Amino acid sequence: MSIPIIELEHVSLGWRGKTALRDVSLQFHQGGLYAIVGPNGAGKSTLLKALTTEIAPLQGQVRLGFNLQKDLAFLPQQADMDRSFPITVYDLVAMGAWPRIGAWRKVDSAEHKRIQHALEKVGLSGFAARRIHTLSGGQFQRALFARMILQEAGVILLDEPFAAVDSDTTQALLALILEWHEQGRTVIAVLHEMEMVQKHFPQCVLLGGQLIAQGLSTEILTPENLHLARHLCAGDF
Ligand SMILES: Nc1ncnc2c1ncn2[C@@H]1O[C@H](COP(=O)(O)OP(=O)(O)OP(=O)(O)O)[C@@H](O)[C@H]1O
Repeated sequence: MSIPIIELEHVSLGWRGKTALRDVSLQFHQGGLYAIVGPNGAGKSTLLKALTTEIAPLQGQVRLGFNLQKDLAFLPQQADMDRSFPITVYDLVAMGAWPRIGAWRKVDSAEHKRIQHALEKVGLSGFAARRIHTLSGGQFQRALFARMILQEAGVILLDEPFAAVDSDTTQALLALILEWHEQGRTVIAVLHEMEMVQKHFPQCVLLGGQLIAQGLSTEILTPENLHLARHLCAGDF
């Protein structure tokens, strides 16, 4: 875990000229399993959007040591996703292969097998022909994880992957995240589930409109640090 794959140097981020996250310097290392935590409005999603380059820093530098097109998988918050378009679960999952096979090319039999395997893995074997707007929130999240299986990205960014999913789905998706980590991928997830962070996410970044602490989850999630984060951005976890 020694090569920094993402580096932020004195980065400030914001929206319409208003700063949401001030002067953050930190590194994410290749193969690390990171949780980003903090109260509502702390700047967690804003940070992820800077890592995808959806937003540019107001100040400072973000350095990415991977290929954005081929090696990044990003799961936005479900609330930010439009799923009214009439595609099937199969097509959604197949999109994960696009960086490899090219958009709109028909999948070959090897890709077809991989799609079926991914659907099995997330417990959606019988759902291939379903239109995505007919899925529950948890089923849709499972389908998005199946798409990420197809992507085979080295860097995986997840924004609140367990929001609005039941405990069975949470366990299934957590198992996949842990598997990706074991395979040596870098996983960075915005999470509100503090017990899960303490138990399963070795590394943690605590935000509160600025960087409050970064390091081992077991060490930095102290009552004092959590209080400071709450105090600085007047939000709740
Ligand atoms: N698209 C946007 N346009 C304008 N302001 C935004 C936008 N997205 C976020 N903000 C503002 O940036 C600040 C940080 O928001 P962000 O969504 O990053 O917080 P968060 O830590 O992810 O919170 P939550 O846990 O509630 O999702 C907030 O003040 C928010 O209002």
